[in-house]
Amino acid sequence: MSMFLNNFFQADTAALDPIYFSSSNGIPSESKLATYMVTPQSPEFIPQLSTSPNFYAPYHQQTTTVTSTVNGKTISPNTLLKQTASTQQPQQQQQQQQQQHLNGMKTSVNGLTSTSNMNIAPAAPITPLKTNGRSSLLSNENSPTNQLDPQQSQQQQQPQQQPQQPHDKTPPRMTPHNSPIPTAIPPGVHQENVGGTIYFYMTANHTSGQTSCSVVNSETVLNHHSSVNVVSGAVVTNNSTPTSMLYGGVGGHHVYPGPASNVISMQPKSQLSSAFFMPDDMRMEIQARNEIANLMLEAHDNTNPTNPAVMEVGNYHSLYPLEPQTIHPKLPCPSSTYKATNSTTGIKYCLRRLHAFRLPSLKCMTLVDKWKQLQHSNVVQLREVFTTKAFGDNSLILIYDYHPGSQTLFSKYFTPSQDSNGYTDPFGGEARPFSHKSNLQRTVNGPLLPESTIWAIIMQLTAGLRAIHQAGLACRQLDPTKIIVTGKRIRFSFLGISDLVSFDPNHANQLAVLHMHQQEDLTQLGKLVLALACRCLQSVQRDNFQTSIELVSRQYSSDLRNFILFLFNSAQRRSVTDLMPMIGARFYTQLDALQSQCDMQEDELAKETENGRLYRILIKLGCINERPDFNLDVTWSETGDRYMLKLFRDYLFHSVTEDGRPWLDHAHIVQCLNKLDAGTMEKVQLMSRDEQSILIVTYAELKNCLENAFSELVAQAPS
Ligand SMILES: Nc1ncnc2c1ncn2[C@@H]1O[C@H](COP(=O)(O)OP(=O)(O)OP(=O)(O)O)[C@@H](O)[C@H]1O
Repeated sequence: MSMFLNNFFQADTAALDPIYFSSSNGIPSESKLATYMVTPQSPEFIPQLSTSPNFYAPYHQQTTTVTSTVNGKTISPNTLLKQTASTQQPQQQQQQQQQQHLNGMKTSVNGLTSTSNMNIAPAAPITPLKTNGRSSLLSNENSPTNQLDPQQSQQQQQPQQQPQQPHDKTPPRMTPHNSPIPTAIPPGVHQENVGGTIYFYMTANHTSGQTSCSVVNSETVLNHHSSVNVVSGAVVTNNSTPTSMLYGGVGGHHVYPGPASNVISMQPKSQLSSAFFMPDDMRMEIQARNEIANLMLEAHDNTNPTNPAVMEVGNYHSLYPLEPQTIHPKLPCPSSTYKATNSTTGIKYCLRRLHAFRLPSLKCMTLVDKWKQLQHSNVVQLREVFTTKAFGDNSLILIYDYHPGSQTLFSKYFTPSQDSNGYTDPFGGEARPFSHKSNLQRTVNGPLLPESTIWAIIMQLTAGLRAIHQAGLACRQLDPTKIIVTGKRIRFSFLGISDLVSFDPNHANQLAVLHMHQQEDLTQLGKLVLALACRCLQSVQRDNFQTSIELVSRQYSSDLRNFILFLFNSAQRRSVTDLMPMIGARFYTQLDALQSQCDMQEDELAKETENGRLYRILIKLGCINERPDFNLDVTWSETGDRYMLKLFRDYLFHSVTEDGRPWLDHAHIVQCLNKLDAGTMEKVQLMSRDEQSILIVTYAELKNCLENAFSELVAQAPS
């Protein structure tokens, strides 16, 4: 993570580097969207030496290795710069071969005009790294101080020309550890503080007629990109000439900035992986739900038309039973529940079948329409109702939203846990084990629930019930087998079924019936809360009622007791809105918990957004790299623009340490992919596998290659 941050900061400081300043024509001096093929005979690839001893040491060693491999002798960078044309002659052939590889690239510049380039724009700092056992060079950002002060730079270079220790095994670094914060304003840069926000402007003689500034809150970044840059609402003046894109500026938009301070305390112990991925428990929960949602029956018997795995029910297929067939006491017919997939959209739904059931009257379809329109986070939405003969009878099918991994309130709180075999754990609950209080707090279904849990359920149930009643409907089946729990969410499920099975078209006053049902809902809610508080369904029976209320008085607050008593008082007319004041300030606690959860999930989403974006780039690279042939061209993925991508892929994934061990650094991969995606003007040095050539390319050029090559594939792909 610290590496990640270091790199990130250094990317910002690089923004002050004159290497990125435009030349007078508005194009970065070393880019002009050209690809520089630099062979050992064209020594322009030699970068300005870094001033960091740690940084320099391996670089120098590595540079020497590269040059000596080719020329058979050790040549200092200066010597290499002075190489004459005569030394280039014998190697022309090699160069031509390489040129064939690069066939199709936009420009290959050998013997580039480079003395001046070197002065104006010292190549990006380079640390050595090997690719596939061969040496390669990694580009990095120089510290601004180094590059902006030539004198200082020269002085600091002196010690670097000391001979390299032969056994120096300094591990390769992605970036030099320079100070991440620029300590001096570069010459030619004007600084202005407006209301606490610092703006940097290029003065006339440095901008060559261009002005550009950007401000990234407290982090100030000189930015010379023409079209983007609004960070945190900061004022940005863009200039019209495209110059360079800086990682700190443009690329910075793409980088997950780390967790927000308000969510750090909510996250589990921070691990390195948490910088890139969601917490384990969250991932496992999502994966478990996905796994459940993807469950399929094996279609052993394809010929059996009633085999749910192969049958089609209306527009739904791949039925998967969610429970064994049951006969619900309140329903006049057996019913079964399946997960089913919509044939048109592929979306999964919960399919409820009422066996051999005929609609009493088509008038009840008005109620169905009302239910279909009811949308609430504590209600499982009804989507569709139809009849079918697919099961060999006249079944009524109700299609609801599917919430994978749900269980009913009944199975969660009112059944002995499977492993307990009826034995109640004396250590369960809040009281001291085996104490008198503990005995009182235990039930056959587990320990009594904490009061906060009961209120959390109450708030969700009352929220759903309020929506139902306000829609002019009544729940009519407020029992724990018809309420589902998904994670912490409570939802009313299978709504509307009672309306259909007990619909009486001849009833004169439907409104009075509705009011009666709504009152009944409130009584049922009281019973459910009492049962939850006692963790026992029998507690609501008339004979047990008094004992149950006493238990509630002993174990819970008077608020909860009064809430239950209010709902049981059927003598008075009650309304669901009366319940809100009884919940009181607990509502705020619940709201706070929910909002905190949202904050955390949003932060995880921010991470995953970046992962998704990087994944898409990897897909593009993967489709291009090593492609056996394209348009009958077997060398397609090895030539032209694609050759650069191949070398970039090596640089990205196959780097090795000096002693040949794989160098695996997640931050390196993420950072490089981000730069590629942003198309920054930072340079990267790629080495051919035969170590004979080095390409200096900008990420912008690589991005261009990637887009072009991928577009070629897309153009030829069947639509
Ligand atoms: N919308 C839904 N999405 C996902 N699962 C659901 C949904 N509705 C119900 N379930 C699950 O389906 C299973 C079966 O529900 P169902 O109500 O049929 O069970 P039941 O207790 O056997 O009731 P009944 O006696 O009425 O059949 C339960 O585990 C429940 O959690």
